[in-house]
Amino acid sequence: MKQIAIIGASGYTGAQLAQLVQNHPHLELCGAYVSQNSADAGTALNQLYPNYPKLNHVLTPLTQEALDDICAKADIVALCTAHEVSVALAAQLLEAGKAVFDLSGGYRLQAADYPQWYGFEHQQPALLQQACYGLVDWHADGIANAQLIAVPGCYPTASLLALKPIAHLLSDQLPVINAVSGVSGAGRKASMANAYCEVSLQAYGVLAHRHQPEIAQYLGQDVVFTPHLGQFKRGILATVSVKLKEGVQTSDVESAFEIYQDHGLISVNQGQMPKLDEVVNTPRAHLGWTFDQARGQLIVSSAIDNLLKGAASQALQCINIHNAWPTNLSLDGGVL
Ligand SMILES: NC(=O)C1=CN([C@@H]2O[C@H](COP(=O)(O)OP(=O)(O)OC[C@H]3O[C@@H](n4cnc5c(N)ncnc54)[C@H](OP(=O)(O)O)[C@@H]3O)[C@@H](O)[C@H]2O)C=CC1
Ligand SMILES: CC(=O)N[C@@H](CCC(=O)OP(=O)(O)O)C(=O)O
Repeated sequence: MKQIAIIGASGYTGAQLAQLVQNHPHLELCGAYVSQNSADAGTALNQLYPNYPKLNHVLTPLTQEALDDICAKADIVALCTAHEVSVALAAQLLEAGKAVFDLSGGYRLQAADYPQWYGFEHQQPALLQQACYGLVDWHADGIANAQLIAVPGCYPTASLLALKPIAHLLSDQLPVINAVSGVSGAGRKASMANAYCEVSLQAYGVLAHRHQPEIAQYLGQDVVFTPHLGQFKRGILATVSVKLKEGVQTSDVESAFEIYQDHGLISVNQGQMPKLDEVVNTPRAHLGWTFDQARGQLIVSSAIDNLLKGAASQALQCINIHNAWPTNLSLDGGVL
């Protein structure tokens, strides 16, 4: 058994990951942590989340003593914390020899990008060079070998799964991504923007969202990205419009998406667009595409659960790969 500690365990991604760990044959949750002054310290996870009744772990404040305890006990640490918190914690945990899986955006971009897109100077530029981007369906070799895995953002996961197979077929027109997320994407803490009576269906972060440079960096070309907040709890639907190079045939697009044929948790359908209900509460990604060959216009729609393939189940796939276990171990049984 490998011991895993989860920091930020009371949040939506942390609790979801704790629940996945509970069902994993080779992982044991050795600690569930919150901030030093958290209102939830001392509460059991299953009191906060009665839908996970077996999670009787008590939330522990992350004091220096608790950090020392993690360093003594854990093999693996998952950071389900805000970006700047993750940047600092990852450095200390790597120093102690832990394998670190960071669900925040703290280790996904270049150091020079952080002031503009995240509003802070990155304090660990050398570690950024060592981090592997944990897009499991594309970076398995890097994930196996790195000690620091930057688990991708939810919108970038949905968008990159749609775009990477066809990257070599794109014309010089920018891909346009329109994506809608459920409100859990914003995390558990209350805010006016996420209050029940305030949420409708609205674009936000227009031409200014930090996931635009993330998608562009790992696609290898610029994109136009517009996120929307929708009036539902979970799931992301990203619909991508691209113009392909002259002469590209429907069969070229078919061949490109065959890359996922052995990936188990990814389905690709020509002419049938996915809907969120197919993937919510599952670790799956469903893609659908339609190509107008005469105009070179391709539409790809990509659906995931933001807390699973967009966060916790992709993190678990990274942990599986890193430990040389089957990528989808304990995830391929269907609805979670
Ligand atoms: N929600 C989503 O769909 C996705 C989120 N992410 C990223 O994952 C990370 C977590 O997101 P999410 O679960 O939604 O966030 P939440 O706001 O739901 O949870 C954050 C967690 O971090 C804890 N925390 C806050 N400050 C500290 C600290 N200084 N030390 C230790 N623990 C702390 C919080 O508890 P407390 O405040 O009580 O201490 C809580 O447990 C974020 O970086 C987010 O951007 C990535 C992909 C998808
Ligand atoms: C609906 C909503 O607010 N979604 C979040 C994205 C959550 C996510 O993917 O988190 P990372 O910051 O780790 O990339 C947002 O737009 O900020």
